[in-house]
Amino acid sequence: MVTRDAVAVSAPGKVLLAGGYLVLDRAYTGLVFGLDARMHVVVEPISTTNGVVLNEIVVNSPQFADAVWEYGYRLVGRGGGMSITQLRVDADLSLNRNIFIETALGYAISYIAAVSSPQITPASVTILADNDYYSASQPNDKNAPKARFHNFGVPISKAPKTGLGSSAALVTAFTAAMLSYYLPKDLFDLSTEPSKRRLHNLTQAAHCAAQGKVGSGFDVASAVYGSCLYRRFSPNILASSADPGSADFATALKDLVDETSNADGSASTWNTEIHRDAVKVPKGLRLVMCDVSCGSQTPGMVKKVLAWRKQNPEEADAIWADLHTANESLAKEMKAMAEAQNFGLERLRACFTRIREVIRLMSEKSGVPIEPLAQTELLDACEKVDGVIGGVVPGAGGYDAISLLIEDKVEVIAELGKLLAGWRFRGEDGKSESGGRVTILGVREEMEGVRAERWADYKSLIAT
Ligand SMILES: Nc1ncnc2c1ncn2[C@@H]1O[C@H](COP(=O)(O)OP(=O)(O)O)[C@@H](O)[C@H]1O
Ligand SMILES: C[C@@](O)(CCOP(=O)(O)OP(=O)(O)O)CC(=O)O
Repeated sequence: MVTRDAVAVSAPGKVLLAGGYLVLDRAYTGLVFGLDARMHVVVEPISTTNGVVLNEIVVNSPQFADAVWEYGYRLVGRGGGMSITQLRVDADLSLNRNIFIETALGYAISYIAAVSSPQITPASVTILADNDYYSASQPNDKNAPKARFHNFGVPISKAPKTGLGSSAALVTAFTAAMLSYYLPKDLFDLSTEPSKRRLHNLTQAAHCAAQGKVGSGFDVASAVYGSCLYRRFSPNILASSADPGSADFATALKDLVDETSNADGSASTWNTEIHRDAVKVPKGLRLVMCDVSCGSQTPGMVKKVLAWRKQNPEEADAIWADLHTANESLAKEMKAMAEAQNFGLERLRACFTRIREVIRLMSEKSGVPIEPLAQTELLDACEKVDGVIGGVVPGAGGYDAISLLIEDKVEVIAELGKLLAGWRFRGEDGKSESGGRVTILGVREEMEGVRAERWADYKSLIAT
């Protein structure tokens, strides 16, 4: 049997600092930063007893309870690719599915089989998530040493997320690890741009299928490419949605990912734009993320905002145009400052002020709490702290996190810590009892996207 070398890959989390909602429309861009909270995926061969070959891929996320998923796979005819079946440990137990892993696996091995027909040998996959993806990730005892990968001891669904894009980083690192493990280097090499592009296309397709919706894809884009100014792909690229194993699935997937022509002669060229050079952080500054453990989440914000925009096109277009100008000014100002090494912080401050003004107008007009009053109070208080340049509600906004651009000094973090230690966040009903605490996450911007890691660095962390 073919023997393969173990591989390890990591991909960063994200924050959409500017461009929430707008980035759903190709006419606008999003300013997205990768974050240094990464998802790590390690793939190793399963040692089988002599002669016994199990067609099995076992995925394990050892920081969580009940987080082992075993899959059988088989190649199906008619271009269907690899059909995968989750194996039950016990026929009476209900399946504990992980849709993101299941979908990423089906897409990755179907694509692998379509491009090179290698033998898909049994493998063991381990997922390790940097602690900041989940709230309350540190041991209660402040003096206790922090584990590199904290053991949460609960199922993933019970670990509150901090919103750093765990699924996009996971699907990206998982897909990259699978392609690196099974494909020869001349067909897939993570350090090259053509391979990154194929990884991006395949991951967007798998992530959208797992989510059951086509979002803007900024999270997958930053997991692959790192911080960038992002213009989305046309959503119709992912319009057809077949399942792995169904007729022609793998043939169509290969055409989609490799951008070769389809059976009907049409080519599916991805029109995603990734401008890495447009994003820079001036020396001496950094991003900070604060997690609002509020509990309340306003569902359907995207739907509501888009419905309002559809009904009020003129008013919305004016707001979208103003916000776009403000967002692009922030990106330009940061880049200009980074390149000139010039610290005209007032201009940067003005960019944040303008973005927030237009977001509040968008909130008021659409009736959707994108920057709700409780976040306005929090951001205003943070912006008064010496060394804080400005802040925003990132992504879709709401009662979630806030992002701040600050001077990269311990004193500034300490002052923010003091402010937030006593802060009681008011919940959606305006009462502090329904709100929660605000904590500074230990993450900052990360320019680099997906990357190959040294397997040896994880070896001792993985139980065999
Ligand atoms: N450490 C992990 N191990 C395995 N699966 C994970 C892990 N973290 C996240 N996931 C998968 O991603 C899903 C969360 O995705 P989603 O709700 O889109 O949140 P996010 O906004 O963080 O991406 C989980 O239900 C699980 O399927
Ligand atoms: C509204 C959006 O433009 C941005 C949402 O950004 P968030 O960072 O809030 O997203 P989630 O991680 O999915 O919760 C939707 C999109 O671009 O897909």
